[in-house]
Amino acid sequence: MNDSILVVNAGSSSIKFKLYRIDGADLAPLLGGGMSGIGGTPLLTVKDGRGAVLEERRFTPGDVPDASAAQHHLEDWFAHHRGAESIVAVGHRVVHGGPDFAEPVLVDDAVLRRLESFIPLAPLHQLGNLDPIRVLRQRRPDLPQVACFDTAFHRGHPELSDRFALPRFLHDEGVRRYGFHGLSYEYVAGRLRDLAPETAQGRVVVAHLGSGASLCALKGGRSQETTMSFTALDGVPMGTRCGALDPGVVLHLIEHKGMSPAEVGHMLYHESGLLGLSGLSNDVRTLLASDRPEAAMAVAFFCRRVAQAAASLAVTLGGLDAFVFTAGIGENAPEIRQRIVAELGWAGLILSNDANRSGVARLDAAGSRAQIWIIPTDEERMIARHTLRLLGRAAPGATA
Ligand SMILES: Nc1ncnc2c1ncn2[C@@H]1O[C@H](COP(=O)(O)OP(=O)(O)O)[C@@H](O)[C@H]1O
Ligand SMILES: CC(=O)OP(=O)(O)O
Ligand SMILES: [Mg+2]
Repeated sequence: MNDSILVVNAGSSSIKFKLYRIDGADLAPLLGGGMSGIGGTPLLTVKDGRGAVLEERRFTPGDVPDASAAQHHLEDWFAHHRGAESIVAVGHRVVHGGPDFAEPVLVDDAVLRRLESFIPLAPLHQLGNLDPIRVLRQRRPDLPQVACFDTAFHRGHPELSDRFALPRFLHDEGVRRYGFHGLSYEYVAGRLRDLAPETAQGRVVVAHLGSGASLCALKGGRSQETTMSFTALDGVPMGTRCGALDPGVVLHLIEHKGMSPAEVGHMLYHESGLLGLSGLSNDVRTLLASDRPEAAMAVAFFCRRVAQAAASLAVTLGGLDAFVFTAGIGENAPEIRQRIVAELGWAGLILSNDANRSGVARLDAAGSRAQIWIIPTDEERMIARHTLRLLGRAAPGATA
């Protein structure tokens, strides 16, 4: 049986996993799935490499109160099924690597303690990311575990991109623009290098539009600036997160509306964004299907802010050679792509409406001043590659 790498992408309400067989210079997906509805209506799903369902099991909420419990159930599943004994390492997505971690790292006790200190910086993600690492250290102490960070890809930023206009001591204490979705941007930058090497050397803005959303400016494939900053709240509006906000609003809510910091945090992370704007849903599909004016306004707001962010990042890059859409909305919502590119029409971007609706990768029409692409992201594969590399095994080629 071939060796395999397990990739775990854990959040507060779901754990996704993917198992890859190490196949020479290739990583072949063997199994994928996870536990959704943690703390709500938990559902364990496992599919094979072709997407056929192997397991679908519901649990009661009490059985799966948190990510640790979910990881125990996944481990139990692996223990009873073929394949688990061949796992040689586990790679984890960890959202926050703070100022220290510019690369993936093998987890030991000291690393784990350091990563725990970043929980307040990413309350929606970090705790859930670390729980499965603890469970696996307990159940399989000899298995190497690698933490791959959403922040690491942005650690080479020029200083101008990493600062807030706040007193200097705060930057030194770690209050800086870290940036997120780095595993996604790293994967997309690599794909663009494969698909269009010359373009990848140029000035590229990638829009990662999923349940969390951000944009990143790449020059020569390296991150120069990104819209999320100290936390995953900043930048463009998201499903339920507000995006950039006048800090005076936060002061107002606390000082004049008597809200506690925890209540404000809950509002900004869970009740804002598309959900807050529309009063209807955090899901772009629902908003596009609705005839309510609030839904249309939320969509228009989202597209305007994404286009504004792209323009702002083009300033950092000194121009724009290519614009790339990725993640759930970016890959699957032609209407959103069309509206964002229309907002950038003044900069000479022209979308081919046929290409936009036909599932091809290259979307710009003749005469467009910049290329336009869809590049599906694959954070899990990026994590698997990093994990192999840290194991000292032959790293599969960039296209693996
Ligand atoms: N066909 C579609 N049209 C519009 N939006 C879509 C479509 N499919 C998925 N989405 C959006 O993608 C989002 C999820 O993106 P994804 O990148 O999978 O997020 P995550 O992995 O962070 O949960 C959902 O909020 C949903 O609104
Ligand atoms: C960092 C972040 O926002 O991640 P996600 O998009 O998975 O919520
Ligand atoms: Mg995501």
